[in-house]
Amino acid sequence: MATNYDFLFETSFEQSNKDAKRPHVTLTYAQSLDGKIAGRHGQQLILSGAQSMTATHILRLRHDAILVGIGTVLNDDPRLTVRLTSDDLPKGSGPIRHPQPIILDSKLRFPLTAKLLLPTSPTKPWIFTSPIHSDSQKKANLEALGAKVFFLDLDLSGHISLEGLFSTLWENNMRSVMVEGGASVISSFLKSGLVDSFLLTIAPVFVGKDGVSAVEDVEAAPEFDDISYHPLGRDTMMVAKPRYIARS
Ligand SMILES: NC(=O)C1=CN([C@@H]2O[C@H](COP(=O)(O)OP(=O)(O)OC[C@H]3O[C@@H](n4cnc5c(N)ncnc54)[C@H](O)[C@@H]3O)[C@@H](O)[C@H]2O)C=CC1
Ligand SMILES: Nc1nc(O)c(N)c(N[C@@H]2O[C@H](COP(=O)(O)O)[C@@H](O)[C@H]2O)n1
Repeated sequence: MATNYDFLFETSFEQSNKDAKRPHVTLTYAQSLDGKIAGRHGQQLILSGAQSMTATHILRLRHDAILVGIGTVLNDDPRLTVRLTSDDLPKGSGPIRHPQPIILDSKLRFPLTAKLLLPTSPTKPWIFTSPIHSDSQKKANLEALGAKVFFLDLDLSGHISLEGLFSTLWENNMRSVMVEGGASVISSFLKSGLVDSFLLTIAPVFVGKDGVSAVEDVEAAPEFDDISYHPLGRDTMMVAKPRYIARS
C-alpha cells in the first residue's frame, strides 16, 4: 500500500494569530521508543525509516526556515535541504524550494568547513550569535562563504533569546520555522511556550540508557490537543497542538 502523506499537505503551518508578528513554529524530531534522539556521546542515529524521512523532507518543503542548534551542526554536519522526488509530491506542485537554514550558535563556533557552507549548498545559513562572544574575523570568514551572522541578546540561561530571534525572522519575511533539534534546542522550545505545531516521529527501536534523551526536563512541557497518529512504514508520526498550562 502506498504511504499517504496527505496530512502533511493538509496541515496549516501559518501563524493563526496575525497580531503575533512572529513565525509559526513547528517542533519536529525523530525519537526511539525510549525517548532517545541520538546514541552514546551524541552519535548520530538514523531512526527514521524511508517513509518518515520523506515526511521530514515534506515538512522542510512546507516551511520558510529550518532551525537547529550548533551542537547538531558540530555533531551531524547536516545539509538541511529538501530531497524529494516528484512521486512524493501532489501533482502540479511547483519547483522544490529549500528552507532557509537558521543556526543558534551562542559562541560563534560554526565550522568554516561545514557542508552548509559548501558552494553546492543551495541556501547558506543564517547564524544567530551573541555580541558578547563575537569574533569579527570569524564573522567575516563566515560571511565570505555566504553565511549571514546576526547578533542577538542572550537570555538568563546564556542562550540566544527566542523572542529576539522571532522578531528578526519576522522582519526578514520568515513566516514559518521548522525546529529540528537537537536536545538542548528541543527543550528550550518546549519550555518557551512558543511552539504552534508538534510532529514527532516514533521509531520502533530502543537505544538504551547511554543515548541522548530528547527532553531531560519535562517540568515546563506542554499538554497536547488535536492529536492524530499517522503510520509511515514501520514508524508512526504523532501530530498535535501544544497547550501551555498557566503556572503560578
Ligand atoms: N533524532 C533527531 O531528530 C535529531 C537528533 N539530533 C541529535 O541531537 C544532538 C545534538 O544536541 P545538542 O548537543 O543538545 O545540541 P543542539 O543542536 O541542541 O545545540 C545546542 C547549542 O545551541 C546553542 N543555543 C543557542 N541558543 C539556544 C537556545 N535558545 N536553546 C538551546 N540551545 C541554544 C547553545 O550553544 C547550545 O549549546 C546530536 O547528537 C544530534 O545527532 C539533532 C537533531 C534532530
Ligand atoms: N527526521 C529525522 N530522522 C532521523 O532519524 C534523524 N537522525 C534526523 N536528524 C536530523 O536531520 C539532520 C540531517 O539532515 P540532512 O540529511 O543532512 O539534510 C540532522 O542533523 C538532524 O537535524 N531527522
